[in-house]
Amino acid sequence: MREIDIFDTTLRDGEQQPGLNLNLDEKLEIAKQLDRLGVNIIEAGFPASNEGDFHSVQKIARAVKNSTVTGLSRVVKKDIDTAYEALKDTANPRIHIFIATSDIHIKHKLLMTQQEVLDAAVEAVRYAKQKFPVVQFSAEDACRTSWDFLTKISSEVIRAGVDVINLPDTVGYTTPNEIKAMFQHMKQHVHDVEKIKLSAHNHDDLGMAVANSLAAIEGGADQVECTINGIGERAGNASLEEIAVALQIRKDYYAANSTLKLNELKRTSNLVSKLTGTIVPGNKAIVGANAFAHESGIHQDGVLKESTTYEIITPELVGVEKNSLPLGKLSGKHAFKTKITELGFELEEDDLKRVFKAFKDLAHKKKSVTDDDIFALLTAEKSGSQNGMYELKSLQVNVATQENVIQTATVIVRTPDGEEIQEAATGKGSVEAVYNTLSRLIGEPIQLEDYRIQSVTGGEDALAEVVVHLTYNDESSLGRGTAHDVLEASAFAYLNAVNRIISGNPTKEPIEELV
Ligand SMILES: CC(=O)SCCNC(=O)CCNC(=O)[C@H](O)C(C)(C)COP(=O)(O)OP(=O)(O)OC[C@H]1O[C@@H](n2cnc3c(N)ncnc32)[C@H](O)[C@@H]1OP(=O)(O)O
Ligand SMILES: CC(C)C(=O)C(=O)O
Ligand SMILES: [Mg+2]
Repeated sequence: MREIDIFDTTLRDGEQQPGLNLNLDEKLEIAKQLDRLGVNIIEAGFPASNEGDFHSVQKIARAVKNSTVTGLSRVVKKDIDTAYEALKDTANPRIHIFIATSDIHIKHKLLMTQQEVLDAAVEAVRYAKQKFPVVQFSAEDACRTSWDFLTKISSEVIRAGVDVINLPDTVGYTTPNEIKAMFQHMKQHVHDVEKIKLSAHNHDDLGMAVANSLAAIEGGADQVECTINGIGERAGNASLEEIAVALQIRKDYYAANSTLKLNELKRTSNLVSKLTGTIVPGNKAIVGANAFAHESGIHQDGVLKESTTYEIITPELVGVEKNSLPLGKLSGKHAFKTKITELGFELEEDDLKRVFKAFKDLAHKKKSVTDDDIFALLTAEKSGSQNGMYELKSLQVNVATQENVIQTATVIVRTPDGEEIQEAATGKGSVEAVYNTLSRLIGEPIQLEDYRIQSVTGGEDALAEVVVHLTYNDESSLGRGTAHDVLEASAFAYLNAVNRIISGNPTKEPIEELV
């Protein structure tokens, strides 16, 4: 099994993400976490680029215990000297020197010739080697560089003493087959290539950064450069967590692995997301909120029976506590039953069917059904609002917003005799209109003593829970109703209280205990 070095560049290339700006303390916090994660190399910044980078690289170099710390440098003596000042206090310093090698960059950006680029690279490596035990050279835009020139410059910098050669896909242009072939070519044709390590550094412009990194490993790369959550310039860099977990899960295929503590991945991702203000999409592999969530019934059933049916990665492997089976409109009875058992309820088969139907109705109206929603449905079921002698069949309310305009409610209920009756009444407010109509339908004086409402969960699609206290036939009771709609919940609560009295089972707890 080959051991692949993980070179993290979250603090250098990651920080090149437009709009991203980490302060010194934040960089230090991330560096310590990267050290804990066990990355082999931390690229802490570009010391010559500005004073802030110099100080943060220096501080990180002094603080980090296990990882190698490196800093970026152009093929310029001043850059190399500055990098040395920043890195000299770390146990195992490395300098990372780069210059572009593609014709496009040489001609249009550097305004140099190939020979000048070659000479500058060799001279810089030679100079750096006098100061640093490990020198890495990057041929920027390697994947758009002719293989002949890439082979030539690589052989020359090896002769000058380089230890690691990085072949970046700077603009995210290459494909897995191409990059694999490029690494194989370099392994075969670069002089003394066996004395050094080859590295891959891929960008995600065409969404292939991770696939290209893995293909480079297949082609012979010994090191991959990547960032946490894939942050970085433009579309970002290859995502560290995706590469590391792909190697672990498919080590049978790659015959290679990293030495990272994978169970630190989730924490590292959270920290970088928080400190950089870059939100991780829910569907992001490994660290997205949905990476271990199963919502559709067939998947939930499979996972409940045997998690490997739909999970190739255990959540614990990457530091996620456990998988989740969120309930939604596509969920099935197996997962629903598991959830209600978790919530401490036991239901007979008939009751289960009825509550499951109520849950499905709710799930079609609400984006996500939370544990609190399920609890509310179950406690509504227990409180008998659906089993009562009066049952709400339909409710329609005309609401007007102008002052002095009364509201009208039209209600159909099924009576204890099984008859469906309809009535309409008005009120100063819509709840009062509903209650006046219900009172007429039931046909007895009913006194509303108290009315409370709260939302079960947050958000605009939250369930409403209404608790009422009313007196009917000289008996008083509390009643509770839960529904997506406030007026429907109000009607349920009212009928629930009446039903409790009719069935000789009034509830007299203080209303606060029910709210
Ligand atoms: C692929 C990558 O990610 S490379 C790293 C990119 N990161 C950054 O650029 C962030 C930090 N950069 C900076 O702070 C600044 O660009 C600095 C301090 C490095 C340079 O700033 P300035 O002197 O103002 O130059 P500016 O950025 O406008 O232009 C870059 C210059 O460096 C030259 N250059 C580019 N790469 C290299 C290199 N590897 N070695 C030597 N010179 C280089 C360019 O040709 C240009 O030279 P010119 O001024 O003679 O035309
Ligand atoms: C400096 C180099 C390694 C780089 O970031 C790139 O080419 O993308
Ligand atoms: Mg880059």
